[in-house]
Amino acid sequence: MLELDGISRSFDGRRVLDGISFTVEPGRLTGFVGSNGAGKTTTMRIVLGILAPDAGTVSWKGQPVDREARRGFGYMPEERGLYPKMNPLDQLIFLARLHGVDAGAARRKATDLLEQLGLGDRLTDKLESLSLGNQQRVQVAAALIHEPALLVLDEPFSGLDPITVDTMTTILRTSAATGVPVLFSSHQLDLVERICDDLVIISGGGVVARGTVEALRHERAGARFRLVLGEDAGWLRDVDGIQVLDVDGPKALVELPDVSHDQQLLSVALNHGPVHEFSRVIPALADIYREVSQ
Ligand SMILES: Nc1ncnc2c1ncn2[C@@H]1O[C@H](COP(=O)(O)OP(=O)(O)OP(=O)(O)O)[C@@H](O)[C@H]1O
Repeated sequence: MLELDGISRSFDGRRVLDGISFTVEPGRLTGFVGSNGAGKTTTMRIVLGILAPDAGTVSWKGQPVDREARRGFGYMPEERGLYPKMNPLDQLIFLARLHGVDAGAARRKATDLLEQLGLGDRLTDKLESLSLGNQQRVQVAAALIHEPALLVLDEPFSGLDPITVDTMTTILRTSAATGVPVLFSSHQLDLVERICDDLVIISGGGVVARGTVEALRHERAGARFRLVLGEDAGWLRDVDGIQVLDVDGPKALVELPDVSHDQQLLSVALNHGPVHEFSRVIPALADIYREVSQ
């Protein structure tokens, strides 16, 4: 497990991270979310040892992370950083060799990995001649070539079409299924909501929400209910003790003083006429994000 505890970092006297703490659990995809400039890349660079924190610790398997542990981490940086004139196969062989893999094994591993990622017919094309999505696959391959114990990816989904998003998701899930903790940043909240197991939201230098997406959504669900009746729902405005937020013909959105009042409201509505829909409104990740990032 990767653990960040009280990480702070300033640039030119301006505090960007102010006591960031969270964990990335084995076998789980952890989405890392925050607005532009919130400090996601800075946090990831600190995990990788590219930047030092001013305060706080990064631990791996319960020990402060050191050079040796970091050699086992896989990182896909935001600025990407492969050689545009080199082909994917040679780049991956080079990276595998840097990790001490012998020449024959490096070639086999690089070929296998690129084939798994659907790039079997592009092995010897220059990187710059590949589409953005295919270049991104090579970037992930570069992070995976040494079979990392931890995977950290800075916006791996940016600029990808829906099919390539699915391929990328499968790649990350396959890694996580082998027990690897996976941390990835993204601005695509619908995608994060769909694929991640755990979520960390940072804002104003700190962690403002963390946990499973389901738990966060349910924790923040208030006593708001949506009704679809058989007739105009305007009469709900005359019911004591409820706040009607919106009425649109037979549809209404109401807020109860407490969630436990739901059955009372349902029976009042049923006494009045047919009820086609009665459901509690559970906020989407985008709503939670807006709420905690203000
Ligand atoms: N080396 C640096 N020198 C000075 N300021 C820096 C440096 N690196 C990051 N910053 C500043 O720290 C803040 C956080 O940047 P960071 O790149 O970590 O944010 P981010 O959450 O990854 O943003 P984005 O979503 O836009 O990629 C920004 O204001 C940035 O300008």
